[in-house]
Amino acid sequence: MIEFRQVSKQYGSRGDSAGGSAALSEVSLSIETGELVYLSGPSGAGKSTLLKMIAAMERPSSGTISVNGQDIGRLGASGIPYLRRKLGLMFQPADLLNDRSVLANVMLPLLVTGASRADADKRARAALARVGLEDKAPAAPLALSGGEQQRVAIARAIVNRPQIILADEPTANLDRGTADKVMDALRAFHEAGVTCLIATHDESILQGARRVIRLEKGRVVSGAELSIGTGLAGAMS
Ligand SMILES: Nc1ncnc2c1ncn2[C@@H]1O[C@H](COP(=O)(O)OP(=O)(O)OP(=O)(O)O)[C@@H](O)[C@H]1O
Repeated sequence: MIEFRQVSKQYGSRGDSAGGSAALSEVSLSIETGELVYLSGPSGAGKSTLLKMIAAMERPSSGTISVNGQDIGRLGASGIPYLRRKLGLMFQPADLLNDRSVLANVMLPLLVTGASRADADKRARAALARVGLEDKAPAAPLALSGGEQQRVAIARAIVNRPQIILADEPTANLDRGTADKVMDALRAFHEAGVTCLIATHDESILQGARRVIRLEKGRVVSGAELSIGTGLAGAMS
């Protein structure tokens, strides 16, 4: 479960609200384990800021954020890798390392957390298979289409079997058919019990969505309340 209580974020200040406008203002919301939730709102509304705070890439200026009961505002430097191991992050569209193969990109999160090369190789190939790209393992990322690169980014985000996927504009710059494939891959993880929080401007994705949290100028204007009956029990561990 992800919970924000009265969270505000002011860039460039240390909790004092005197200077600049707030990127987020008193945001309170709960996301149940296993939910698929979209974040929408105009450019600058605070969507990326909200996602980054869940990953402790940005700290709240005030308020508290908890992930599975853990107050992440209180995490010390040693607790952050432990938090990130629960998370699959897709922050910039296709920020893949172009001097390495697709397989090497997907192996990376495993190698940095101490997996053996053989184990990382096996699990990275399995993750690529889940997004339908096992045959692209030896390719260079730049030899792939935009949608394929996004699916490699999904494989990299899920290779550690995260409990929560945070995706910022995963379909940006993709045509409709390719965007649909990327979304199908993300929905499949939701169906397997992974909590998914996806920021998007894509109205066609939002139309069919069960729960959308709308932000405007740093405030939640709708969707903060828990939707009834959407939580899937038993997140992947
Ligand atoms: N590192 C930063 N330093 C200062 N201000 C920032 C920083 N990152 C974001 N902001 C400001 O915080 C506000 C919210 O930005 P954020 O990127 O969270 O919005 P967004 O809804 O994700 O926008 P977009 O849809 O354009 O990606 C904006 O006013 C932005 O200019």
